[in-house]
Amino acid sequence: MGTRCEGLRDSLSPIAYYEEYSHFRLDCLKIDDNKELSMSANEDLAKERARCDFNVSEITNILDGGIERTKQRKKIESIALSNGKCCDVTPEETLGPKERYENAIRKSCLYTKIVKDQVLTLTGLEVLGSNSSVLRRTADAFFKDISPFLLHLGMFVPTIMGQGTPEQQSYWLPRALDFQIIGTYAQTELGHGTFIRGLETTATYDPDTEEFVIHSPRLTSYKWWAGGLGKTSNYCIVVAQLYTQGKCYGIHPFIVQIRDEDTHMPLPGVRVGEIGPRMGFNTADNGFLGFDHYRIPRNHMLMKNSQVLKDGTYVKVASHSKLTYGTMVFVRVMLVNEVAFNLAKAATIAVRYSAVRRQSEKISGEPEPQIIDYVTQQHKLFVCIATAHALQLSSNWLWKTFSAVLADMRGGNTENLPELHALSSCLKALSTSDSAALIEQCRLACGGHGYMLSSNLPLLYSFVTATRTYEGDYTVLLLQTARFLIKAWEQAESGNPVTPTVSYMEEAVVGNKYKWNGSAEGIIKAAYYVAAGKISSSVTSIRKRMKNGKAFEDAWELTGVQLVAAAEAHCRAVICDVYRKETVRLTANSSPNVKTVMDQLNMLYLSHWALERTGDLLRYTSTTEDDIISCQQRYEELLAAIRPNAVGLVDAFDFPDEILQSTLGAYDGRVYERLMEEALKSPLNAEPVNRSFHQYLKPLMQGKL
Ligand SMILES: CCCCCCCCCCCCCCCCCCCCC/C=C/C(=O)SCCNC(=O)CCNC(=O)[C@H](O)C(C)(C)COP(=O)(O)OP(=O)(O)OC[C@H]1O[C@@H](n2cnc3c(N)ncnc32)[C@H](O)[C@@H]1OP(=O)(O)O
Ligand SMILES: Cc1cc2nc3c(=O)[nH]c(=O)nc-3n(C[C@H](O)[C@H](O)[C@H](O)COP(=O)(O)OP(=O)(O)OC[C@H]3O[C@@H](n4cnc5c(N)ncnc54)[C@H](O)[C@@H]3O)c2cc1C
Repeated sequence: MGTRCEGLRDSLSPIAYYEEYSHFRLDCLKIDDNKELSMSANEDLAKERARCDFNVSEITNILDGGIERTKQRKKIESIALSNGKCCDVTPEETLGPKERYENAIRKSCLYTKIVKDQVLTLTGLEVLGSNSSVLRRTADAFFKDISPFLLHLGMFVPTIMGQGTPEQQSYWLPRALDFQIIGTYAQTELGHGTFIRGLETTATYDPDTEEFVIHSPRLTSYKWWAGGLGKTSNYCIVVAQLYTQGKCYGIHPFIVQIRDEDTHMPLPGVRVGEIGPRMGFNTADNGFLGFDHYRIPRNHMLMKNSQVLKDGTYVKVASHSKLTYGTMVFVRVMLVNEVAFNLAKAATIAVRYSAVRRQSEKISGEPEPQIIDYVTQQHKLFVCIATAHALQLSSNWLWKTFSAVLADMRGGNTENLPELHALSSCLKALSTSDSAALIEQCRLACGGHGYMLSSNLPLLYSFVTATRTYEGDYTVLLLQTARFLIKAWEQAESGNPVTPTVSYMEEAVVGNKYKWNGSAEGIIKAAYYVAAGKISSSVTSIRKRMKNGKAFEDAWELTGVQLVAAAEAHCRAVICDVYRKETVRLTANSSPNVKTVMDQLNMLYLSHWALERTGDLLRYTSTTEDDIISCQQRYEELLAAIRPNAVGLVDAFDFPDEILQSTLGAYDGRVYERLMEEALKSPLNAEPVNRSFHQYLKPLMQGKL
């Protein structure tokens, strides 16, 4: 058997090698009768499920948005998962970079075909609307890392929809949706990501040929980062500074073909490639792109918001100057849902593992407890479940707000755009930051095994931590929200009406201190008073600095730390408020035990954040030390109350094992068996002796090196 293992790698391609190797790996390690690898489900998990006192599917339905939506999701999932070919023969993380990418393309094409042939016939174009989150979720059964097609569906198609004229849409969308062309969104450059007015790629209109000349004048103007750009896409949205009739009109989106549709070779004047290994996203071929006086037809400028006529005349169509930023707002809204989903996965893995894992002794000589019975473990994990609920419900609410503002804008009314921008910015910032931190908390809660890639927690973290940066960095987006808050505060001070999400300012500007009461509504009100206090302090600091001679911009910059904290506090209050109201609304007709456990989770979230911000409560409200002590006591009671239902709560997220892709989190709790099964798939286990022994170790050990 040893001989078979040793010669194999040299004679087969890497993928074929792994496929072949997976059939005899157990032989190689001489665990050929599989005796130790029990197939029976873990008993502790079975007991946890038996003691759960609420109807799990009721909560699943609430999170899905109703029983019909659960049925629809399950139907789509079962179509995709029953295909079977989604599974990797060998774990994708053990492949080299090239094979990993090729495997990701293989799986993306397979999934696309399933969606086109089987799901679209079921849902029609609904697949782009309410079912897109189901498709996104189901895609995780195919990819542990990211599909190279994510940017095509996540940004290329939405930009055409949001920024193209009806004629442009009817030309490009059918081709894009049918995957006849694949695109991405190339905005960020080597030199600029945040400050998009500073982008350097130029698009200069030439009326003689009715073309734009796209050019990258220097290294820092090279596009950098776009997902799927390096190898996959043949088209992309390029965001460039528009010049016509000798004048610069700022950044605009263009559809640019970068590769031949038949040979896939980069077109003359286009320089494109992949940017190299990254912390995550390693199957998404993030790329670079430069242009050398590259010509595209005039009508490849996306012209819904502004146009360049044949003679070069620039015409502004849109009623708001920031509508070209629309795709970013859309993706920020989508990301809240995206990270809620990933956090729910991490919580499922860590809670199930914590019910299976036993460690240490609470009382000497007694059986080792399940680690979920340690109150410190409950403290780490239950807030993750609660936050996944808070973000899921906030994301639904944000989506409704987004849709309403979009409908207004279709009728020419952009009045509510600043509030939507402020909300989507801070919710994107906080949801991504919280989720990344809590996914890491889940990993740490799983001890050493959480560090295994096969747990899926490291990959979840590396994916989600990037969401804090892309589509607008955390700090930068909170500063955008702060601009809106400071203006709203000034309006409230002068007695003018303010928009709904900042209406709390009208009461707070008077200067009263809020008296704490430990009810849910009381904690939410206190959170709004903390936000108001921080906004007020920021305003005072800016004014003081200006009084001392600073220009507004300098005073703003010097107050940046306070402004970010104020925007964070505002957003936290909004999430607490929305989470509470939505919980009450959605459980109005639920069974009593579902109502109770959803309320407990909600109270846990509110108490958690009150305790995290005791300094702020003591400073900005009339909360006393005794109030904090009773809040702490309530929090600990909630941990104990939620404990028996913890596994039921994560089961309610209803992730099939294929989507979780975790040795620690599978439904049956066969943690140790799965860890060993995955270990045996490691390429290093394909041969009893690695060739480096003969090449280096043996000579070293025998003093012959
Ligand atoms: C079928 C098989 C396939 C398998 C796959 C399955 C998939 C299933 C399909 C479903 C798809 C689901 C998708 C889900 C997830 C998608 C993930 C996509 C992955 C994305 C990867 C990353 C992409 C990117 O990162 S793209 C690049 C993003 N870049 C940024 O975000 C840059 C950040 N910078 C900015 O936004 C701006 O520059 C800013 C705001 C910081 C400053 O802009 P400015 O012009 O300098 O403005 P400023 O002077 O500061 O302000 C002026 C004024 O304007 C207001 N303002 C600013 N922005 C906006 C705005 N967007 N809207 C409205 N108003 C805005 C600002 O507030 C100021 O107002 P005033 O204060 O009133 O003056
Ligand atoms: C995994 C991944 C995928 C991506 N995919 C795409 C893609 O598909 N298409 C695309 O176009 N782009 C993409 N990006 C790029 C992404 O949008 C940018 O990286 C992001 O917008 C941040 O910009 P930056 O890198 O220039 O950071 P910088 O702006 O340089 O930020 C660096 C630091 O400076 C701080 N800072 C910057 N400006 C200010 C300010 N005004 N006030 C205070 N602090 C400030 C930030 O807070 C941060 O701490 C991707 C990035 C990643 C990581």
